[in-house]
Amino acid sequence: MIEVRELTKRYGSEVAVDRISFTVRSGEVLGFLGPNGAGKTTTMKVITCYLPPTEGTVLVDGLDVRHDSLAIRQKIGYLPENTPLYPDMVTYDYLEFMAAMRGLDGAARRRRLAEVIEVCGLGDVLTKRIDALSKGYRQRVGLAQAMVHDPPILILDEPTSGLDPNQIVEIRSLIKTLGREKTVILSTHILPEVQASCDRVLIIHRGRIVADGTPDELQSAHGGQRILFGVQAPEPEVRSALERVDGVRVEEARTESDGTLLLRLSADGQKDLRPELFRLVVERGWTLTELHRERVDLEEVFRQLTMN
Ligand SMILES: Nc1ncnc2c1ncn2[C@@H]1O[C@H](COP(=O)(O)OP(=O)(O)OP(=O)(O)O)[C@@H](O)[C@H]1O
Repeated sequence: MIEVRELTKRYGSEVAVDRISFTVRSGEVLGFLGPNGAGKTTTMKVITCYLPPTEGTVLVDGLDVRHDSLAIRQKIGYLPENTPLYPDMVTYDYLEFMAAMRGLDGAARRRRLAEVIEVCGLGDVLTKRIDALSKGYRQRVGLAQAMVHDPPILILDEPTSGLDPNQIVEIRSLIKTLGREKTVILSTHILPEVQASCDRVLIIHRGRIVADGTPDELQSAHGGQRILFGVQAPEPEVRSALERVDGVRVEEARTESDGTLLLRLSADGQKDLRPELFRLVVERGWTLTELHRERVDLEEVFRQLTMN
């Protein structure tokens, strides 16, 4: 549905996006993740035809952003980072105006307005001025205007930024509902957002893609595991035995007041090392007091990939 090939975007001499390639399949909800200044907004602006690419190709449903801007805009609903609304307009009038701008009129316009008002939960605020709405409602109005022409693709730039925790939950569940019918690209630097809403994640850093996969795949490929291992045994003996367990590193060791040795171990990959550690304890006749495994979460994967 969307194909980005070797896209580069420069602002003067500054390279904001550097030869990135990815595709978004129809019906997919893709999370576009990256620290501030990574190039997320720039990429979205090129896909939505607000900015031309410096180099490379972007195809939307087979149409090229360089040549088919109008046709592409009809297929895309865009919610920019700072939703541009007309603050002194009443909600319904604003949505009606946006629908008219999109070429809808008569019964079709009324029907479509009723649908987006229902989906976005705007029934209670239709007669209120936009500047009197809470940020969460303004964001819903932004989503409603992005969807008014019923585009198959939605591009949402940081849709929950500045919202309170309740509003965040509401907007996320709205995005999930929309994702059942539409192809969605969602940019964010909030990790739970990606885990809550996205089928697939692209991590972008300094204008380049550093990871591409499902949240689970990224955790498996780039994460590892941590094991909390507590035994009653002499530390040198434990350390030397652990050296023979493949892939395990001792990150931290301390002895508790009751003589228990508490070790924080790390290991690459996802193979569960607990059975092996348990066998070691039995073989050596040590007393086991703790054996707990944690997967490295997406947050840590993100930090590792975007640290420098
Ligand atoms: N209009 C512009 N003129 C010059 N440089 C720009 C312009 N817009 C963005 N940049 C630069 O391009 C780089 C990428 O910015 P972009 O806004 O795409 O990142 P982002 O990932 O969306 O960041 P954020 O999460 O902060 O919105 C940054 O270094 C930014 O300063």
